[in-house]
Amino acid sequence: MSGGFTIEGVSKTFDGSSSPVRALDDIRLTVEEGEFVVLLGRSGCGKSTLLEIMAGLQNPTSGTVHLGQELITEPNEKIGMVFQDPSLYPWRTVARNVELGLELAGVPKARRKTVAQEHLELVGLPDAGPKYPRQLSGGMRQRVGIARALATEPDVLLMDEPFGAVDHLTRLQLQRDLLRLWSEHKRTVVFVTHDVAEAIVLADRIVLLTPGPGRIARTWTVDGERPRELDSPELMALRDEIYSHIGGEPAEESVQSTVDSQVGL
Ligand SMILES: Nc1ncnc2c1ncn2[C@@H]1O[C@H](COP(=O)(O)OP(=O)(O)OP(=O)(O)O)[C@@H](O)[C@H]1O
Repeated sequence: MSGGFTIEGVSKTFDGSSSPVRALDDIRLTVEEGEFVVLLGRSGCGKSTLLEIMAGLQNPTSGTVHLGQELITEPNEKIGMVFQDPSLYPWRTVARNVELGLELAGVPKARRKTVAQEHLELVGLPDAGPKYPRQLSGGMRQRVGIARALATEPDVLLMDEPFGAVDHLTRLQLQRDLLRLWSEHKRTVVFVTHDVAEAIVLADRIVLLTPGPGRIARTWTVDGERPRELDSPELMALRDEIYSHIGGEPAEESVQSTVDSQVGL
């Protein structure tokens, strides 16, 4: 295994159309190997920017990211990425979409097929291989995106609002599935969401970012076995505390998802 992340003094300023945008300011964070960390915050607080810097897809204006001893400045095979839109190639079968990273890594065809099938089984889609993406539901496509990211066996999975575009019941199912995969394989996961309930259900540790410029406002360690009961007194108190730090009223969809999650879990 490659060790955890060490993020030291990471700042990022974009050239905005009228004035510079300070997306991140002096982010300092360590993520332990095997830890499940959720980056939580409202739109525009720099969550995606931070995740992309951790993935080596963007470089910081200043500061450094290390995975173990390795300085991250470009994409790395030890790091897998899952986005909100899985961006599957419509002309390739599901299996051949999952094989993509293996192809780039030069893995022979027979081995690619075996590994793709194993990973489709892992995400609960054993029969999807010969199908095309258009034949799958949004939730199934997102599972394929996860299978594709896991197929190259990265040590770390970086996930940017991966369940943001699926319906609510599917989202709850995908959360449960992700926790199962994580507990079986114990990869390091850094997961971006703006949904407080999702953060509480998933995280070992929640890192709250606030905007203007993006900074770490607070972190919380979440105790308790999974699956978690969101209506337990401890987790209700944590939810209220997080909202008090986010400031203002919870966004409509967050309230709804919290309620749904309480019902669903
Ligand atoms: N390429 C870019 N050029 C200019 N500004 C950018 C660029 N990418 C991000 N920003 C700005 O940086 C800030 C942080 O953006 P980022 O997408 O990281 O936030 P976020 O918390 O992930 O938001 P969301 O939840 O809406 O995806 C925002 O003000 C955004 O407009």
